[in-house]
Amino acid sequence: MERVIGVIGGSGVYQIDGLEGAEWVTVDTPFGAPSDAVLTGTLDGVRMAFLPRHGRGHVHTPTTVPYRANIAAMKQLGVTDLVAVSAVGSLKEAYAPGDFLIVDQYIDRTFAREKTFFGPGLVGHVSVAHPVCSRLSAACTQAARGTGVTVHEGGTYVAMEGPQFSTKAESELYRHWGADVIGMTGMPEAKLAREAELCYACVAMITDYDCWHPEHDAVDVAQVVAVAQKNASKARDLVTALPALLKGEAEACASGCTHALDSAIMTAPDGRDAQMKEKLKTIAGRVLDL
Ligand SMILES: CSC[C@H]1O[C@H](OP(=O)(O)O)[C@H](O)[C@@H]1O
Ligand SMILES: Nc1ncnc2[nH]cnc12
Repeated sequence: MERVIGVIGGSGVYQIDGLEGAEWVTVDTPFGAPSDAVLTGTLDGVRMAFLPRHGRGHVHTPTTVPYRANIAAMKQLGVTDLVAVSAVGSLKEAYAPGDFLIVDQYIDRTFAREKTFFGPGLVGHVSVAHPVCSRLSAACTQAARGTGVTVHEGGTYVAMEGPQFSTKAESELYRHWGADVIGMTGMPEAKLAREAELCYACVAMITDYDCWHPEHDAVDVAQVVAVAQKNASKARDLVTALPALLKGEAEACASGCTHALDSAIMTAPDGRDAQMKEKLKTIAGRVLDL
């Protein structure tokens, strides 16, 4: 299968540079329109697809980002490897603003979002015990190190609903839980990527110390934007380095990402809703009796 690298850019990362044959394409999905058109092209001979999570001009709130449509659009474009870039607050002294952290676990505290492609008439349950692809995460670590930023390999991302930042008590609670960074968009994006059998990794760009740090002011947007803009070029350099690291055909993922649906569908074949099956054709067609 041809490898196609998808990138979802977060706050401060609304485009990538250097794509050959760059073109913004409009994609429609059975789950609605994605956040924006998708920038497609090739880099080092590898097809790329870039989507700004909040749309150009930052128009979607963390709650209204069309997560399902975004993942479905990537799947429809043939993406095999999906890298998410996200601005996050740090919950630990050692993780400083300006550093990058490659996420390997999540705590999902979001509550006002569509979190699954499945539904009545077609019920499915995937495992997210290991929510990211270890191979793609390792490539992101290597690419990030090449940009000269300080990179932390592995860490737990708390996904909060937002859009307000945390209270100090919440921030302390998450620290007590042992979480490393906090953001508003990591979930359900990672869960949906797993349902879509995409290899997924998350590059968290640390922009602030949230509000727990006694020697730093509580986070505000100006601070996030200033650090995110400073780091955006590093994030773009990281993305540019990925094709060389991932070159070659996409194979069955050793972490199991590409087979997440093997035993996930609960609804008996004769009980499956025809419309739901049609709707899920791109996401789950591999395991549906279509
Ligand atoms: C601009 S501050 C809060 C905002 O930034 C992060 O977005 P993203 O993950 O898309 O980089 C955070 O999750 C909030 O949505
Ligand atoms: N402190 C913080 N909390 C939630 N989302 C963020 N995005 C960037 N910094 C954040």
